[in-house]
Amino acid sequence: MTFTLRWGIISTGKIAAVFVKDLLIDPKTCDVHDVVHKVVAVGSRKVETAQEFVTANAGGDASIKAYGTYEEVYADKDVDAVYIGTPHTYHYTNALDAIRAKKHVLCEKPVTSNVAELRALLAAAKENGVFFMEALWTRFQPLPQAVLKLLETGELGAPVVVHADLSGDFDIHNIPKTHRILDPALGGGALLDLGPYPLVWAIMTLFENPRNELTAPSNISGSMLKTPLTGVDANTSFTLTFDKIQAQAVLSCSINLPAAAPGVTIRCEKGVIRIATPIYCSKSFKVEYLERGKVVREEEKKFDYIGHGMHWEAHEVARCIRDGKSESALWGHNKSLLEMSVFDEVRKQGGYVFPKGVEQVV
Ligand SMILES: NC(=O)C1=CN([C@@H]2O[C@H](COP(=O)(O)OP(=O)(O)OC[C@H]3O[C@@H](n4cnc5c(N)ncnc54)[C@H](OP(=O)(O)O)[C@@H]3O)[C@@H](O)[C@H]2O)C=CC1
Ligand SMILES: O=C1OC[C@@H](O)[C@H](O)[C@H]1O
Repeated sequence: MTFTLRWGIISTGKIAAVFVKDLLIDPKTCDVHDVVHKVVAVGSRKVETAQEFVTANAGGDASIKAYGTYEEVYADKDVDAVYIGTPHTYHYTNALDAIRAKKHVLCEKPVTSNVAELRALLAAAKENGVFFMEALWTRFQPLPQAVLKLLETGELGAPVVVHADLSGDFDIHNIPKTHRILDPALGGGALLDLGPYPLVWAIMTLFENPRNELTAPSNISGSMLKTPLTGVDANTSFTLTFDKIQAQAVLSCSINLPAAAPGVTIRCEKGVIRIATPIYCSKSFKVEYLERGKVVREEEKKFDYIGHGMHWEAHEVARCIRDGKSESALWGHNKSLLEMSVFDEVRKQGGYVFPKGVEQVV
């Protein structure tokens, strides 16, 4: 039996368009036969924008309802799950509204502005009996699964240091200060927008390492370089120390530089894995096998699929909802909580305070 998940889409921005296009790809192209997706409603702050979005991204499918408010999507009885693609600082309110309407929720990264907001959302999701997941799409793609499998074999020994960077040149001197990447009221800056990706690699390889037994990092250390343009962090570096497994992650993100290459380097006792950019949906990695510090063998693995790569997370959402789960085993609430706690701590050390009124729960 194939399970159909009926989606309502909140907002019509860049990533919502990518997500919808991925939803509409026939899952069979990725050898997925147990779930399919249907977009039934799109909500925007303007009905014309919602209609234009359906025309541009869903071939003008007349069965998709275009709404001029988000509330109409939450209230639509045909919608099972809501995808939230608004700027970071709106995630909490949008997700809470959807949850209170008893809709399952997939919410873009970073899931909230701070960990207190996330805790409140998780309590609401529990109270209303709905599934909730942060859209950390990288966790569900084939390449990270293969890297984790390789680490599990033990062939490379234990991971000791993980370096990961995600940067992007947003041309910050020439974009409006109200752009979401620069505006502190929208949670602008490198950490919240790009930081989830170096962090997800640290979480996958170290936090999830079976020997770590899901132990939180023993130390989090962060430093921020803020742009005088608006005061948000243009460059942030942060390290996580995992005492229990004697390993560290050295992470960075910037909004005024291209991404570092390779994007992720996983340095293990007996080898090194280098993940090609972009680290959020990488398509290849190289492995060097070492003996007494010397490279004795090298190999490269390549991956390909139709679509941008967001369909893997959508399949996970569909399966979890079909099976009556409240969270995903791969990117569960504990990992989003860890992520937001790390970001809170790095912002604290970096002196990045959101303008008054941005954080709905503190
Ligand atoms: N997973 C991924 O790869 C990516 C995830 N993201 C995440 O998705 C979110 C959105 O990013 P992106 O799509 O680039 O952003 P955009 O600015 O392109 O889109 C955001 C949309 O949110 C709605 N919106 C509601 N309130 C506001 C407001 N006050 N200001 C601006 N827009 C508002 C608008 O839709 P409408 O007018 O229809 O209401 C707008 O189009 C971010 O949290 C980001 O971190 C972003 C890029 C990639
Ligand atoms: O999630 C993201 O990944 C790609 C980036 O360009 C984007 O700004 C970010 O939100």
